[in-house]
Amino acid sequence: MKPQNKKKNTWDDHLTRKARKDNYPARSVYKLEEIQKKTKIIKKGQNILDLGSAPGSWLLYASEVTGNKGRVVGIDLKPVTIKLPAHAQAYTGDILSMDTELLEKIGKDYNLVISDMAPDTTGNKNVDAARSYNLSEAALNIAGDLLLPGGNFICKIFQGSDFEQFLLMVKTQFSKYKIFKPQSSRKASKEIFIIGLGKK
Ligand SMILES: C[S@@+](CC[C@H](N)C(=O)[O-])C[C@H]1O[C@@H](n2cnc3c(N)ncnc32)[C@H](O)[C@@H]1O
Repeated sequence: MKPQNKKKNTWDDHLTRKARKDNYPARSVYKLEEIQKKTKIIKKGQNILDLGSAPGSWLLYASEVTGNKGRVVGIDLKPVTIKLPAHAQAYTGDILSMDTELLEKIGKDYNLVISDMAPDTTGNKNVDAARSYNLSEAALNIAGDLLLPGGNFICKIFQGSDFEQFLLMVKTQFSKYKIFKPQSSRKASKEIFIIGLGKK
């Protein structure tokens, strides 16, 4: 094994072990925690929609920050099997083709929409970035429909040729935006987080 890989794996293992110790099902929780520490975007009592929520670490973390006066709703192709507090619900569904029944269950008037959605990766950077762009665009459309005016948006995207186009769309819908690369992202990963603040 090359020394660089060994270093990367040690860091990954550390975060995976830490997640297990902290009772989260995935290390991705530390990305949202970093965003939260920097921006304080999640507030007590908020309604939050979490797109691509399985295995459930963002859902659990967000529901801890909102407390039980808030409501946190997750959607994913896969079921979330961890135990969630009563004010958090997870639904199974495809963001790219949500039916009326699912839309009725999730409701509207959200303060924050968060998306950590990721496509199945192929190893081809262009294909993976294009699939990630499709998911991010769908997340932005959902945010446009379901956020309250002034609401906020956090969205993961793999940087590719459509990245600037996505930024432009976020700028159109939100008063301000930030770009964030968490320390806890795998260094080789093309993922980056766009934060839209203040839905117009
Ligand atoms: C990185 S994981 C999310 C991890 C989650 N934030 C957590 O902390 O536990 C990405 C998720 O996006 C979901 N996903 C991908 N495409 C989707 C789609 N079209 N609709 C719903 N979920 C999707 C995948 O099933 C996967 O569970």
